[in-house]
Parts: sequence; structure tokens; C-alpha cells
Amino acid sequence: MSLLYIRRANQLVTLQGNNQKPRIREEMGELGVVEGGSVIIEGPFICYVGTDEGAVEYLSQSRKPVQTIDTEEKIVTPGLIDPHTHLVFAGTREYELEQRLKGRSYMDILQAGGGILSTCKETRLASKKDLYQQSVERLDQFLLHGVTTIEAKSGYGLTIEDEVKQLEVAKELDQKHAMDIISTFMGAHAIPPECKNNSDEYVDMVVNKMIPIVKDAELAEFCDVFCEQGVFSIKQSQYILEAAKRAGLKPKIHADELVAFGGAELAARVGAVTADHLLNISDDGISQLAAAEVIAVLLPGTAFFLREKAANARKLIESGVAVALSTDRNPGSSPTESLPFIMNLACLTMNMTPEEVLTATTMNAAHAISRSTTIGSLEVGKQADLAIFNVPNYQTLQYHYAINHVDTVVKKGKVVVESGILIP
Ligand SMILES: N=CN[C@@H](CCC(=O)O)C(=O)O
Ligand SMILES: [Zn+2]
Repeated sequence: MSLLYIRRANQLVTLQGNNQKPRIREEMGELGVVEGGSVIIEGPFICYVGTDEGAVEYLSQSRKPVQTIDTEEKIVTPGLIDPHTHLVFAGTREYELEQRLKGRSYMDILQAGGGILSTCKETRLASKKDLYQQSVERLDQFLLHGVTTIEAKSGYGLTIEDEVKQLEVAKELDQKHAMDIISTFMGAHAIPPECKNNSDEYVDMVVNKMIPIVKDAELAEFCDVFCEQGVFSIKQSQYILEAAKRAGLKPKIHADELVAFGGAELAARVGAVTADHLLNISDDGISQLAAAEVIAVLLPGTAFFLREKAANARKLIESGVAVALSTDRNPGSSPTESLPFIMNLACLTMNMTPEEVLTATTMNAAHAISRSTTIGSLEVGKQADLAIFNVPNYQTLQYHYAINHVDTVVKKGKVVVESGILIP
């Protein structure tokens, strides 16, 4: 087996540091950059990270053949991690963009039976094969944008069979596609039309039927709820997340997206791993997230696409909340796989620094999906997931915005994108 030698990056952005906890405050600004640094990979793991002199020395002591990738004019980072996507669904909703441009609100569309519910209709009708194929296209785009691991939620089935169908497709994709996929059960994404007048009946089905089935079939590691005015109440969300916890699914929550609703406070109460969105989080909610060490997953692409004011990332960071970033890839509020563009938006609309956005899409994103010991930084023994960008320094990734700068992507030691092109 040959060694893969990633040679002399203009900047090797290692993110080395304390992996025990997600990074907060000024820790989010520490990237562990090695100028002219190199990485050596053996099989799916990293076996050397550091100066190029050290790499040359390492190679001189090994008899194994070496495949070299020169990165002299480029930067190398850990593979990007997207901790919040709704990957598996059928169809598109471009017509809703037009409706929203004419003044209709996202919630209005959902409450009239469109939005999530129209994707639900299409997803119920789709075969597993069809869902698989549509999702592969999205996964390929993620890889092309430097993303090597994503979280994926169910939530467009809203019946036992259709939620299971979505999660089974995600599981198959995880096994067959280069991307690593961490699954989240989100049966509580919307109230299905058949329970329109009795949401408690649906909540009971989520708790008593769906959660046990998902857990027994090992279809998900996390459980999420859309806790929002007009969707699932605080009481219903708490009931679902407590039941999920008892079943061994870790809680996540869509919180305070459209109105201040107390979702962040609930995240702290149930000990959620992450609270996501948070556009309308209260000051109390911020302090409670910090105290309970809940990670804030911010989705500035969703705010941008829904034309809302983005979350207050500065206040969250300055209050000691660890922040991660994500695309929120879904057909209604964020139809993009470009995590680098989301990083641009995080700088331009939330005043996050170029250093903070890199931490938020690597180490902190790894913590947001409970994978901090295997991915998120370039360290000996970690999985060899790397992105190589065609820029001279990491600041240029944010400055030369809305451009895909990805040159090469390495996943578990294999080159999966080369010169910006997917390797079949
Ligand atoms: N807000 C709830 N769920 C998704 C949107 C899903 C959709 O519109 O299809 C989100 O995170 O933005
Ligand atoms: Zn979402």
C-alpha cells in the first residue's frame, strides 16, 4: 500500500488543539496553521502532520511507495463537515421562491399545506431507488464543495413507513457513497395533513411507534424536532426529545427560527447536543445554551434565502456558546450544497471571522455530530479526510466569495475530487 504525501501546503490548517470540548470564544480563532506544512496518509488514516522537513524525514524511514500531491500554492484543511441537512427527499420547490418574492411568508405556505408538506407528498410517492438517485446528486455536490461528512435528517415521510424509507436510503448512501452520513430521526418536522386537527395524536405516534422502531433498526443516532409557533409546541417538543433520550437517541432541536419561542431554553433543559437556527433566540436562551454547553448550529444560508436577519453569532460567541455552521440543505429554505458559500455568508452577514468560520465547519461541526475523536482536525490517527483549496491563504476563501475554490478532496485516504472534478 502506498503512502499519500500532501506536500508543502502554503498553509496547512490543522485545527490541532483541545478536542475534548467544542471550541468557544477566542479558541474559535486558533487554527493551528503550519506554513509550508505537509501531511502523510496511510490507508484511511493520517500518520504524519507537521513541517515538510519532518515529512521528508518520515518518508526516508519508510520503504513504502509514495504518491505525492503538491500543494505549494494552495491551502489544506480538514474535510468540511455539515452538521445539519435534510438530504433525502424528492422534488424541488422553485415555485415557492416566486411566491415568497411576491410577499408570501414561509410559514403561510406551510400552513396552507405547501412547503414541507408538499415535499412530503412527493417523498411519500417516491421509490427508494428514486430517493437514492436524487440524494446521490446532492452528495456529489457536497463532495465537490469540500464536504466529507454530513448529518442527514428524515422528516419528509411523516408516517412510520415513509420515515423508515428515508432513513434506510440514508443508511444505504452512507454505505455506498464516499460521504459519511450521520442520521437523525425527525418525524416531528411537520404535522401531517391526516393529523391536522389533532397534533397530539401525531406526537404520540412519534413517541410510541416511530422512536422505538427507528431505535431498534439502528436507523438514527439523533432525534430532532421543529419546535416553532404553529408547528410543535414547547411541551410537545420536550415530550418527544425526552422520549428520544430514554431510547438512546441524542436530542437536537430546530429552535427560535421564525419567532422567539423558548426553543433554546428547551435545548438547555433537555441537554440537547445542538440547538439549530436561533435567528430569534432570547438573551436568556443564549446564557442557558452557554451554561448547558449546547452547540449553536447557525444556518446563515437559510436566513439569506428566506430574507430574514441572520442569527446573532457575535453575541453567541462572546457569551461562550460554541458555534458550528451548516447549509441546512433542503428544498424549501436552503437549496444549496455549498458550505463554502455559507462560510462566506457567516462572515458577511454575521460578522464571524475567517478563523471562526473554519472552526465552525471542522472541529465544532464534528462535535455537533459526536465525531470529534475521528474527524474535524488534521492529527495523527484521525481519519484522512482533507480538502485542498486553490487559494494562497484561508482568508481568500472568504474574500473571493461565492466561488468554488476546491481543487482536491481526500476521503478516508482516497482522492475523490481531483482538479475540481469528481473521480467516479
Ligand atoms: N425549518 C424547518 N425545516 C427546514 C426546512 C424544510 C423545508 O422547507 O423543506 C429548515 O431547517 O429550514
Ligand atoms: Zn433544518
